[in-house]
Amino acid sequence: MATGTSNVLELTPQEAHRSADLGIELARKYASPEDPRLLFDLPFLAAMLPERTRKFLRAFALEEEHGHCVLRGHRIDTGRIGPTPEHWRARARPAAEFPEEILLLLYGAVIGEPFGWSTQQDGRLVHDVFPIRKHEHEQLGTGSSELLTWHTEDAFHPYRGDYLLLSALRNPDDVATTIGELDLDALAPEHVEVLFRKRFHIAPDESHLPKNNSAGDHEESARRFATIERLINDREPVAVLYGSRSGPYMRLDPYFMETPEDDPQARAALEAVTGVLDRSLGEVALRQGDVLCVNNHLAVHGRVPFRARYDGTDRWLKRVNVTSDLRKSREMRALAGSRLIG
Ligand SMILES: NC(=[NH2+])NCCC[C@H](N)C(=O)O
Ligand SMILES: O=C(O)CCC(=O)C(=O)O
Ligand SMILES: [Fe+2]
Repeated sequence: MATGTSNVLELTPQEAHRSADLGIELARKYASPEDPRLLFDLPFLAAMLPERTRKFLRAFALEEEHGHCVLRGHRIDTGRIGPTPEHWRARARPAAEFPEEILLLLYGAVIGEPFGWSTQQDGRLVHDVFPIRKHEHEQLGTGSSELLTWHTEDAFHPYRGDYLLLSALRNPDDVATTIGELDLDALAPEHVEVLFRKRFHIAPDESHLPKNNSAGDHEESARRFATIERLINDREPVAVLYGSRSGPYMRLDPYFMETPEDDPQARAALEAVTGVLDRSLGEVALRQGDVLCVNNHLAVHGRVPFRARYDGTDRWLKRVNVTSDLRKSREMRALAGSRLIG
């Protein structure tokens, strides 16, 4: 991808067919998205993706010219995937949409390593994002009636993903995902200076709380959530901007952020960067068959409010977190080969 290249790749009908067939073929050979054989084989299997797809994703990851990109035109077999479920819990697995989940994992393997959280959706590697009735008013991907305020995915966590993949299985009302990227020139230098310092607190969002996961083994789940609780209680202040001074990375989720009472500069800087991102915020309404890839350092994202249907025709996305480096989270993974943090 040379400089100035578009961040949208429209699959040709042939590419779309090949990708869909690959997903279906692989879904027969593996047991689930967490099948250790599948995870081992991912990079070899990803080599079977259309060449343009692989090159587009790899350029997106390596060149960092864009904060997000979209691969458009995947074939979704609406009949096969069936109605949008009411909840991710207690569904038969592998699910009917296992081929689409595999495709998303393959994309993850082109740009890094897919991983999950033991504290999110019961440790699944591919998350469901559809409206859940009980979450209607919550600040969760599974909410609906409230604006999902923009955020860095899992901003509170030192081992948050480098990329976020979202695949639209359906989106009949064109409900938009919001995306914001930083215009550094719009920030005063003194604010930039403060934002590069560790003077900000970010609390875990609710998606990691026990109430939003199944009650499993008591001791085991207590241990896992204790880690999250530690992150709430012994909060280490963090920097909002990091990396290059001329093109910084960002880490923020203002809804869950605080600045120390005795640090008005930090508060002013956070307000300034929040305002700059608010003004930059754009909308991307994923169409059925779109896959969105967000660079979790360069872009923040959220979702506009919408009215859920709860009749099996609701908006339905699949979500995968991707890291460039599994090793950095080793202290929080049970085994070297485990892809679950927490
Ligand atoms: N500002 C926010 N609402 N942050 C939380 C984002 C939602 C969270 N990532 C989820 O999985 O549901
Ligand atoms: O629904 C969307 O478009 C985005 C959801 C999201 O940000 C999330 O689940 O973390
Ligand atoms: Fe998100």
